Amino acid sequence: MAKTNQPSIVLASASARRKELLAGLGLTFIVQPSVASEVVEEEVSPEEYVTILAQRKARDVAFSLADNENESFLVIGSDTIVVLDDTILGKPGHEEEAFRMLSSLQGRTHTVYTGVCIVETATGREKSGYRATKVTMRKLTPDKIRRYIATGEPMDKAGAYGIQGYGAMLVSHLEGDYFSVVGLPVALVSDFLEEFGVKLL
Ligand SMILES: Cc1cn([C@H]2C[C@H](O)[C@@H](COP(=O)(O)OP(=O)(O)OP(=O)(O)O)O2)c(=O)[nH]c1=O
Repeated sequence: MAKTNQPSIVLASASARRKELLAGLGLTFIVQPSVASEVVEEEVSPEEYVTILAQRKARDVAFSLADNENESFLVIGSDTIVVLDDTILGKPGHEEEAFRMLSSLQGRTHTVYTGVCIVETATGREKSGYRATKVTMRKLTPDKIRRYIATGEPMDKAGAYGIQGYGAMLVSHLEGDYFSVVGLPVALVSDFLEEFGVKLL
């Protein structure tokens, strides 16, 4: 249900999953994907990596809204990566890369990091944070991996899988926030929104 007397909420994302998860909080919001670069040049930790990109996406869209002097927006940016050992896996560029990613993930435990940043355009105030979730993947044969890739599901997803889809069949165990793996740590976002004065419950 839409709430009244609240700042306009903007989701700075092209991800259908993030849109669905945010809509689950009963909020009315606008979607305006960020066009900011997703390249991080510096050597940073996974926590810093997702926080930097979430901030970049939220700030990029906040900047584009800055002309609306009479209206304040709360802009939400987010970024998800999969980390196996010390390697960051983003979205696969092609099917062979998806195959390599899934071959390295199968039978092992990796960590999914999702960063979130909310920028309030009227004040420039920001809140950022991240969630880390451990996911254990079942052992998969090369044939099974090929058949999973043939579903088309892996190509726009970090680590080349989607836990919310066919990928659910690849996962044996999860420790942490499921929603963060899908792309948005909903509870953390709700905490931040409440700190900005948005009434959710
Ligand atoms: C691990 C995992 C990732 N993902 C998705 C979430 C993100 O959409 C994507 C990681 O890419 P991101 O760069 O975080 O996001 P995006 O490019 O899809 O959208 P935007 O930058 O506009 O917000 O991987 C799943 O949907 N399920 C999963 O299980």
